[in-house]
Amino acid sequence: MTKALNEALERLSLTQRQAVEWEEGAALVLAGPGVGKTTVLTARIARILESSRNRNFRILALTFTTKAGDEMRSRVDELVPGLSERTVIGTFHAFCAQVLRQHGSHLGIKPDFAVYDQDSDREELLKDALRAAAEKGQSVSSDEVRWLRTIDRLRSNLVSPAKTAGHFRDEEMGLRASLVYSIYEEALRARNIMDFNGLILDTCRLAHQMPAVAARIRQSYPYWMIDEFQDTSPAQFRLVRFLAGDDFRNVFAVADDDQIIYQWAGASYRQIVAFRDRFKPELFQLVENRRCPPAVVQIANNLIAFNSDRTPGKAPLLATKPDDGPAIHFRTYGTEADEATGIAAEIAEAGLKTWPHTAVLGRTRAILTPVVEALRTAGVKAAIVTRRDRFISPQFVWLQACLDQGLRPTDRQVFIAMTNAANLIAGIELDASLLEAEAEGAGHSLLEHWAHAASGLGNDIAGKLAQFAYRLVQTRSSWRSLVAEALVWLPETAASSEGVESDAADDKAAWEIATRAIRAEKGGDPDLAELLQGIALRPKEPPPDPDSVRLFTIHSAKGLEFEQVWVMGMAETVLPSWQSLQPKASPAELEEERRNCFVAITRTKRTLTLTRAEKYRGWVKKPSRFLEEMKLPEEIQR
Ligand SMILES: Nc1ncnc2c1ncn2[C@@H]1O[C@H](COP(=O)(O)OP(=O)(O)OP(=O)(O)O)[C@@H](O)[C@H]1O
Repeated sequence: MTKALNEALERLSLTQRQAVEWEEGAALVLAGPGVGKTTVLTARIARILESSRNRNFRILALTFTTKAGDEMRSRVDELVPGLSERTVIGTFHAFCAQVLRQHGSHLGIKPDFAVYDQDSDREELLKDALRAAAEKGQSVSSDEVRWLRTIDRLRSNLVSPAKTAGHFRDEEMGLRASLVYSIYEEALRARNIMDFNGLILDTCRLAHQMPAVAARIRQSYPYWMIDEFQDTSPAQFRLVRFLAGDDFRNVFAVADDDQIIYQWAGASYRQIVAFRDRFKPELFQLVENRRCPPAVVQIANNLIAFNSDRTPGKAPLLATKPDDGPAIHFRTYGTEADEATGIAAEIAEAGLKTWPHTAVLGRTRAILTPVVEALRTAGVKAAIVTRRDRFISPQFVWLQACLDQGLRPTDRQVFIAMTNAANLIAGIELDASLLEAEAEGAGHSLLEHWAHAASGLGNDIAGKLAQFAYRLVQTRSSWRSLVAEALVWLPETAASSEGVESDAADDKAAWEIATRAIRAEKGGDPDLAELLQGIALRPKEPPPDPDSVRLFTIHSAKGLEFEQVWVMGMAETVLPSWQSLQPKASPAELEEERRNCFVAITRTKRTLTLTRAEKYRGWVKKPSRFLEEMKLPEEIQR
């Protein structure tokens, strides 16, 4: 056994150890924040890998976010270096993409499918398909693109076009929705495109229609782990059930029903109940909180006890850290502007060394914006951490689109995106529709024709872009060296225009992080289709500045921990939100707000500062009811 794994196992509590050593059969680790769920999951993966060195099965670990998956893989790598290649750790979507690459041909899916991650692209695709259907005499029009949201909802509930009509009270509407839905599915299939819902839906179809594929998956991956089970959607849980078939039980899930903050996306504690009904798991309850000071554990327990939508019999958290002096502070300010400058002044005063370990959490991004500005004014490096789902510099939008075009030469949407990005980079004005018409006449592929047009402009940068495109068209297999070269010269094309440089540099860092992770996920070099699918499925954020204070919405802080945590906006209609307090809101909405607050305060390792303003946007706001429910110790109230 490696020294690192041995030490990690030694550190575990008795219950943690029992969970890590759990061998066969279903298990559910039900536990609150900071009790070591991630620690248990990674130690269990490492332990199984270590004890099966001479075997060749792989472990499947499904996570809610790519970040959580990457983090888990790097922790496993530290515990058992070199063995993490025998794992598939990633999101449900990434796993489904892999299954569909390998087995999707049974459903007519080609392995080099593209993943459309932008709504605007999907809308264009549907509009195009509707127009084409109308030309062929079907009674539809491109306005019916408005059905896309409904279609998304149907797809996320695994409803097929054939079953769609039955989901509508109005028969006429049901038939319309079903028709547009079929056109959308045909367009996706004809162009070899997947959307996010489709990845789950088609893998479910595959498991259902081809039981042998599901059996093969069970054989290749005899151990399944699911992180943050409480956040899985009903469709994801159905996928697990389909893949498991009648007899497979080796599913190890970790969950916390008090941290469900995606109720609106279908997450529910009932899913945990359904898991228990279906898999009859051994239950491990972890209660010893290893992260937060005792005072924070106490107020977190007080707060969450007000929720009723919880697994019955759930034990409260137990503090294990020593009481190290005052851990909770509370501040009241006059207005939100005072709140922002007040927070900034205290963080500035605490000094440079504390900044990388300090996080400011707010219910929404809007409430964080004045704080990030105030911090910068106070001379503190600060940034709001956001998930970026697309590249923002034309350079990397172009690179992604150009490679996509190389793979799928007839994709019009990609061609338009590629042409427009190149126009921005080189300051040229090529017209995608015109080029498209010309290409057809000349018998060229779109990319080839674009390269021809761009190279004839006498523009150096356009010439370089065209050179890349030509070489890609001529020898697609050279894409690796082409990309390696482009990562050097492409960001330089941003250098002249002010402000763009940092976007391209950020995107370059994001590209490199994504490609490293895709390689680790695969355990080897991806082919072009795998690279592009992986890029579409991943966030495109540069790494955080190590010297800066980070600001998060509560949702994006989930799973993280910081020495100093500030939770701002502790006022009625801010946290809890205005929507949750409306007379027509269901009690479940207020419970979700309470869980948001619970997640926020339990990120704390050392000190927690709760703040509120008396007025927001000129309106007097009462203190958040959650302050009262937390039962803050007397001396803290100010
Ligand atoms: N047995 C242990 N002894 C000491 N520290 C531990 C132990 N188990 C976990 N920890 C530490 O406690 C903290 C919380 O652990 P971890 O992140 O695994 O919790 P979690 O249950 O996944 O939390 P959350 O649900 O809030 O994301 C981490 O800093 C981890 O290193």
